[in-house]
Amino acid sequence: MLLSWTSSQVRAAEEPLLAAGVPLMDRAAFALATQVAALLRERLGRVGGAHVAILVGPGNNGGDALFAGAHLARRGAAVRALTVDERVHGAGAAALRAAGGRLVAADEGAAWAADADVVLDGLLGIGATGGLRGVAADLVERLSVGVRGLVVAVDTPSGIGVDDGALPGPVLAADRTVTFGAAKPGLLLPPASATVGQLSVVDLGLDLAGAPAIARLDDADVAGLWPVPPADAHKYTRGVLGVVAGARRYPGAAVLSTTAAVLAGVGMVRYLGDVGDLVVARRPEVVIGVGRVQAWVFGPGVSPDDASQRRRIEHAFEGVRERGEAAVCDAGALELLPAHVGPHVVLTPHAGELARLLTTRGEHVDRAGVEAEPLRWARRAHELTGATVLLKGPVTLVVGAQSAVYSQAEAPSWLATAGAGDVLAGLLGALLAGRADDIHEDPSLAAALAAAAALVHGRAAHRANPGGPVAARAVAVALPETIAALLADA
Ligand SMILES: NC(=O)C1=CN([C@@H]2O[C@H](COP(=O)(O)OP(=O)(O)OC[C@H]3O[C@@H](n4cnc5c(N)ncnc54)[C@H](OP(=O)(O)O)[C@@H]3O)[C@@H](O)[C@H]2O)[C@@H](O)CC1
Ligand SMILES: Nc1ncnc2c1ncn2[C@@H]1O[C@H](COP(=O)(O)OP(=O)(O)O)[C@@H](O)[C@H]1O
Ligand SMILES: [K+]
Repeated sequence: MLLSWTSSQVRAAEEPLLAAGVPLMDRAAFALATQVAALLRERLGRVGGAHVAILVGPGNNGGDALFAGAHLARRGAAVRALTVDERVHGAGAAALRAAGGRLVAADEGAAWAADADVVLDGLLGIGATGGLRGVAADLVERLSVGVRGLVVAVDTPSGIGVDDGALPGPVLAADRTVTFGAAKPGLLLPPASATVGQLSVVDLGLDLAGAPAIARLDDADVAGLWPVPPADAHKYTRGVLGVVAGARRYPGAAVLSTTAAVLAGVGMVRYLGDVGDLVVARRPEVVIGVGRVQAWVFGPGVSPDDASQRRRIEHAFEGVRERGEAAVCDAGALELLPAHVGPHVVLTPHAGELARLLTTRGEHVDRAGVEAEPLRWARRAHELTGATVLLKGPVTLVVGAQSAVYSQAEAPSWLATAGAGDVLAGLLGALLAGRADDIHEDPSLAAALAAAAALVHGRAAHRANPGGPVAARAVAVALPETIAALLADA
């Protein structure tokens, strides 16, 4: 699991080590230089003679970059440091000069940086207050037009909202971010997370206290959460999922959500709705009609003005309230959500649907507003409804009970295709049904399961056709192998 910690948590953890004389900056800079050297060898076959540009801000972030530049210069790289402020980390600048590197003013070095093999962005790290300003902002705007080489961000892409993932000003998008001590929330949160590239965390031996801000599950975590049937399982102990989905107008959503549930592995799927014939023709495993269930999927392909589906969902919500059955509330069912539910109900809106839901509950926000501050609005929806909220998008965020926040970024952009959300709803429903007893005991588990579903959804999209287009049905079809691979590697 990748955990992230706020800048103040990281600073508090650094303090005792710095007081004890532990050379944290040396460690950070050495690890950074090692990674950059490996990149250069990969790209050019050598470090010697490579052109390395360093963007140097006034604080310790600039210091890290300068010391790393000194290491690279000692290995024969041509290093130029572009300064944006009169203040420059003194020891770092001296080290770079001693190693044969040069310090130049930003406007003097910008063209050289645009053509360098690697650009190290050390303008700002966890000391950022607001977006980049002044000369630093001008330099980044100029380089954002295009640089030839790889951009490596030092600790964070400079100028992101380190704790909230905001983009308050220009940011040079990185190919890699080498972060120190621990990941920071802004590296995992949209919209800033889109500027991070590949993330690596350098262990500085920090003893981080308090709860981590944001978590990202990995494959092993998901394998640990998966309801693997014990040897004596039967279909009812594995969980029965009720699916209220689809309509004559949107029959596909019923097929996709039930298919995903069956292929994700559940004891039984019961379908309620008007297109049962089609569902059974496509998925003969599905049982039509009412009966006991452990969990529900409501809403794919349901319009709230469809009186019969509306009745079924409202009736089923009584079971959710009275018996604590877990539920996925998607698409059309979001408008039928009772005033307040518990975290065993997982809402799965995209940004537009979340904006609509919040608007009906008195908030003034539109789709663009949600996309600009997705964590803020997902949190607000959790507060207002009591539900676990899974907000779909390029990065999927989950906000659940007990301050749980997950950020999953496995999905390839090819997954942005009609019906992909229906597959996610069915897959998540299967997980909730399979762990219904555990959710009953601890409803906050629903958030981890929702994050697990997002990870598997993204992995299945990739497995269906690595690097190319995928249809939603293909994502569902890839689920059994995706899950087996996760379990085998665990
Ligand atoms: N502690 C340690 O030992 C370790 C720390 N480490 C490293 O230190 C980094 C944190 O260093 P830091 O605290 O010096 O802050 P940093 O990110 O360089 O920025 C502060 C400077 O930027 C300025 N500034 C602020 N906002 C601005 C803006 N919007 N636009 C323009 N300028 C702005 C601000 O100016 P001021 O506001 O004072 O005028 C101030 O001078 C951390 O990310 C990691 O890389 C690692 O080596 C591990 C060990
Ligand atoms: N740019 C993107 N990159 C990766 N995944 C995406 C992107 N855009 C959307 N997704 C994912 O694709 C799915 C789309 O779901 P949704 O919008 O509900 O589609 P539908 O309602 O047609 O089924 C979600 O799981 C979402 O997280
Ligand atoms: K930086």
